[in-house]
Amino acid sequence: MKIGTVREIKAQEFRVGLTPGAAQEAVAHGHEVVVETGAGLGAGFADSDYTAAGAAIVADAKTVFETADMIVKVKEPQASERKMLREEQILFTYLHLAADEAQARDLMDSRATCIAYETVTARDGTLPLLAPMSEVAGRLAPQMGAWTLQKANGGRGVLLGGVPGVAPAKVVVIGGGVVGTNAARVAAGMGADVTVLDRSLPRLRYLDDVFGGTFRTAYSSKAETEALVAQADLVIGAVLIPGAAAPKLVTREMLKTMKPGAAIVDVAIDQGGCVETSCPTTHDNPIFEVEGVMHYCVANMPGAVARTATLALSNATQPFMLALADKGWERACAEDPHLAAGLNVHAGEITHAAVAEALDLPLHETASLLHAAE
Ligand SMILES: NC(=O)C1=CN([C@@H]2O[C@H](COP(=O)(O)OP(=O)(O)OC[C@H]3O[C@@H](n4cnc5c(N)ncnc54)[C@H](O)[C@@H]3O)[C@@H](O)[C@H]2O)C=CC1
Ligand SMILES: CC(=O)C(=O)O
Ligand SMILES: [Mg+2]
Repeated sequence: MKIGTVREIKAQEFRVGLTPGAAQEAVAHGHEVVVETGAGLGAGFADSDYTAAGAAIVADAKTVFETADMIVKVKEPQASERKMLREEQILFTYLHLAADEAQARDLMDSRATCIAYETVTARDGTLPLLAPMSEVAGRLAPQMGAWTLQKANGGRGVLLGGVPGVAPAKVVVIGGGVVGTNAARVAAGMGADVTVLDRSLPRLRYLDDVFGGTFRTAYSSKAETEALVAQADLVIGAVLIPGAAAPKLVTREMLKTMKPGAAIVDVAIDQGGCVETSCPTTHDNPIFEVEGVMHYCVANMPGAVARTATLALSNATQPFMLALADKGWERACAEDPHLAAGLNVHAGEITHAAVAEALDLPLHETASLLHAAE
């Protein structure tokens, strides 16, 4: 198979879909790899690193899209990239379609087979291709929240850790999964007073067992959320219902009860955000104010630490990328239901139930495709 990767063109996105190490593995498996010139530079990989790994460098994205059987990327394809996708081509990347109907319709029009990192599953029900970026975004969230709270950025001028004699900031993390746990750990490590809300009792038990002395847990009811948000200096949104649009757990009415200059980092923004007033921002212009509360809603936070994030993402995607290349998508998905859970669009139809439901589009059952492929 010919595997291609391109330079990411989303604003301030410096990650790359294939590292030279992953390219080398693909070549060792007998595949060809084509890389757009400069694709790895933002993550610290030169073209010469890719040629040393056995890949070919080409002049532009158009050549990669024209020649590759599978495109491996990081972010959802932008409008200009969607026009270059072809029928029978595999696209393997983050898609986040539940909150992006325009993209979903373009991917359907392309008739390509689109496998979303964020809905590939693991045996224990976790999301192995989302987890590494959730670890990164979770650890970044208190850092970005601390910055947003600074006076010059419109924040209330509160230091997360406080100082002797002055209380630390109150941080409320909504969702205690991978993003939430990493965010809570780092915020607590910075000295903040942290509470994590989740609606899963087993998850709250786990967090209490492991981090009981480090941060508190609370059940995510409306009343508890209202009370904690009203007192918070920083709210971190970290909920997920896989494939679906995020539930709006913080309403505009709740913002009116918050302290002026309090901050929200809505990490769940790539699934539409869990705060009613959130809308996606970019690293170029990351914050805005609503009802006196500063919002940070960057949908590709790990792009800020492109090298760490690229290496972490590649560690996770590589085995799936190799399975797709070695076996073709039909056999790879037929043999691995967890990879098959990543199928979001195929031959003009939505193939993921939560995406179909979120966008109110018809669902084509994956099982029928894989059965046909056996
Ligand atoms: N903005 C960015 O750059 C990035 C965003 N993300 C996003 O962050 C979000 C969280 O991802 P993960 O932590 O990996 O997911 P996860 O599945 O590990 O955790 C989600 C948690 O939310 C909880 N939850 C669900 N409904 C809830 C409710 N009503 N109240 C409280 N908790 C609730 C679940 O029980 C679970 O513990 C996702 O939308 C993901 O796409 C992830 C990485 C980067
Ligand atoms: C998960 C995701 O959307 C990102 O890393 O950008
Ligand atoms: Mg994202």
